[in-house]
Amino acid sequence: MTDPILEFEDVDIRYRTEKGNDVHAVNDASFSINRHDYFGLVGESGCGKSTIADAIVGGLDANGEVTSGTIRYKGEEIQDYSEKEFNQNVRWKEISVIPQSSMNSLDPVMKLSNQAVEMAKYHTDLTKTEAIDRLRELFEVVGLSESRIHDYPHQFSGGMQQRAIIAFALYLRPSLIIADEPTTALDVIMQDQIIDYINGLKDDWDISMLMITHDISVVFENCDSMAVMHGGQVAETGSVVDVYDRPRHPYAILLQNAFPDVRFPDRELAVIDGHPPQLRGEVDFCTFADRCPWAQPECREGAPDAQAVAGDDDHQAWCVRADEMEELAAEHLEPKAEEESILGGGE
Ligand SMILES: Nc1ncnc2c1ncn2[C@@H]1O[C@H](COP(=O)(O)OP(=O)(O)OP(=O)(O)O)[C@@H](O)[C@H]1O
Repeated sequence: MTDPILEFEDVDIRYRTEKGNDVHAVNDASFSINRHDYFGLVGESGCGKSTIADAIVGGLDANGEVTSGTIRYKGEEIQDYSEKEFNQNVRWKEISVIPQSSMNSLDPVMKLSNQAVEMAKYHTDLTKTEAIDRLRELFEVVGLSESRIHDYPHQFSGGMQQRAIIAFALYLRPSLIIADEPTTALDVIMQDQIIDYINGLKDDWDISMLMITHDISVVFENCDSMAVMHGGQVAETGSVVDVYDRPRHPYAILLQNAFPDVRFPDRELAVIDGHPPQLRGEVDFCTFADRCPWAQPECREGAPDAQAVAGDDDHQAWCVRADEMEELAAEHLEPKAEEESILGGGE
């Protein structure tokens, strides 16, 4: 039985612009994250991932707005919450964010211990000593020496700062953590370490995770379920097993061949030709149509509806040809069957 912690239902998000040529950044997006699940949101730059993350915590830019649809957190509609309601009821306490870079989220002129005390003062009844002790415990969780809790952020390397951010993200014991490209600013070794820390939390903490990335293999290796986005639309959603073994949206199919896969070290990485469209004005077409090898005229005559893949409502593809894709894309889908799976978290 599904037990959603966060539900996106037919959500549209717009950014107003001075010229009146609004950016329709997210269009009719639907997906749902179950309690205790790690959920991956994947897609290329500009497809709307951060906009979705910002909307969840009420952090859209001033010109951004959820113009229709519903965002439910633990069953409660939050899309129309005021700034005050988000601060009191949602941010940090319920949902915390690990941002792309720690630069903007740690106060550079305040010791980390004092930042913890401030956070505790605003949100909890902890004494100063208890507040610092809690940070000490969390430093241990993320592999930082507790002797560093009185340091300033600039005394830490990038990877250490990112781990400190994870400690702060856990500080108020939230139910959902949003990790928005949490390793982009780090070198490859640090990236692996941070992903390992995030992944390790799953065993010890009762949390759900929304992991945002452009790298589909990160999602396959670390998540339970996922959504693939393209050009402001959700293309496909389902368990990682479903999307990995039976992708049915052309973009999800081609994306798998565009990233390195340990099963096929010699495989040439495919390039997905073309660019996503500018999202100005009404998006009443499939935004992948111009790049899709299997597009037909009807793909440009209306935004696609969700199709349940093989009758499974938990696996959906927003493609008018979803039920033909197994046949149409056979050459892209074929090699998997005989090889070992790279799935990590979802099994
Ligand atoms: N404040 C804004 N005003 C106008 N357009 C915006 C604003 N913020 C974002 N956009 C546009 O909205 C679209 C979605 O942007 P968003 O940052 O959500 O994408 P993304 O998938 O998170 O990209 P990235 O991976 O590069 O962070 C893009 O076309 C972007 O240019």
